Amino acid sequence: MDPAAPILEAERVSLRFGGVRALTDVSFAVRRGEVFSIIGPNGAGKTSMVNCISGRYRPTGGRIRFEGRDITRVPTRRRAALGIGRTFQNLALFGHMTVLDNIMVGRHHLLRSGFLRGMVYWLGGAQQEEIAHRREVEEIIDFLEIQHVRKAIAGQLPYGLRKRVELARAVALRPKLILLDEPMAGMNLEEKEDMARYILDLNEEWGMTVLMIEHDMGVVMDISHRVMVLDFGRKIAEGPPEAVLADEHVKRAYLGEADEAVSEPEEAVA
Ligand SMILES: Nc1ncnc2c1ncn2[C@@H]1O[C@H](COP(=O)(O)OP(=O)(O)OP(=O)(O)O)[C@@H](O)[C@H]1O
Repeated sequence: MDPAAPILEAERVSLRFGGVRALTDVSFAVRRGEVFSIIGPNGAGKTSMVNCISGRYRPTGGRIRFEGRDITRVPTRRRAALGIGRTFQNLALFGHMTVLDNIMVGRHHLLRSGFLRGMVYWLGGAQQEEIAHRREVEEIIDFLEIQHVRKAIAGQLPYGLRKRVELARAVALRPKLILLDEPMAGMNLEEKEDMARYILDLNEEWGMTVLMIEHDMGVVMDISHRVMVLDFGRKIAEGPPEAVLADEHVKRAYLGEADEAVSEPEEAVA
């Protein structure tokens, strides 16, 4: 495999929901080892793009390639097994389960032991596997500094910690590419700084390529190697963060959003 080849390529990806064009002919490539962010005003198509990559949505046009292989029609589960992990904009933890169990679920597909192997569990092999599996889960728990809540019920934790547990679950899959949908949303400054550090460590020390959607521009500027900007489902800019923010087209897209915010107050969230 050519190490310089992009890990992920989107080629003219389009997605429609009835009359709504969520994405129109979006092409980009993520290089192996980079932190690549997708930004853009609300409704620009960012989550739709990530959902097309994770397999949750099937594009109505275009192709997606992962490590050179066309995955456009590959089901979500297979994509996870190929090495694509994700977190969600709205937390998707099993609220009634412990932190530890949530992370174990993340590793489930990596366990070679199926049902039959489970029946002969005590004969040896699978037990060794389970021990190795647990060791790795503990490593992730240490890395994300959630030892103190490992036995806690996930749904009862404060929001910032739940976001960290969700990241742990995605990391447990040992993905080559991790998709993070607004990892900083709803966090205070200190929690954001911690999360930014975890993402950088995942990238630099654990070797994961990161594709992130994030609204916090400070974070995007700080930790992204490259940024792509979507507006009304189309790509309007791509490049290093400073160059993208200086782009007139991008400034207009964000100013338009600010104008709307002045004239249309945000709906109250229930
Ligand atoms: N499941 C769906 N059914 C119908 N329309 C959808 C669906 N998902 C997204 N859309 C529409 O597609 C467009 C892009 O939405 P998307 O959620 O991808 O934007 P976004 O950039 O992630 O927005 P935000 O920053 O607000 O999360 C919007 O017009 C949205 O209403």
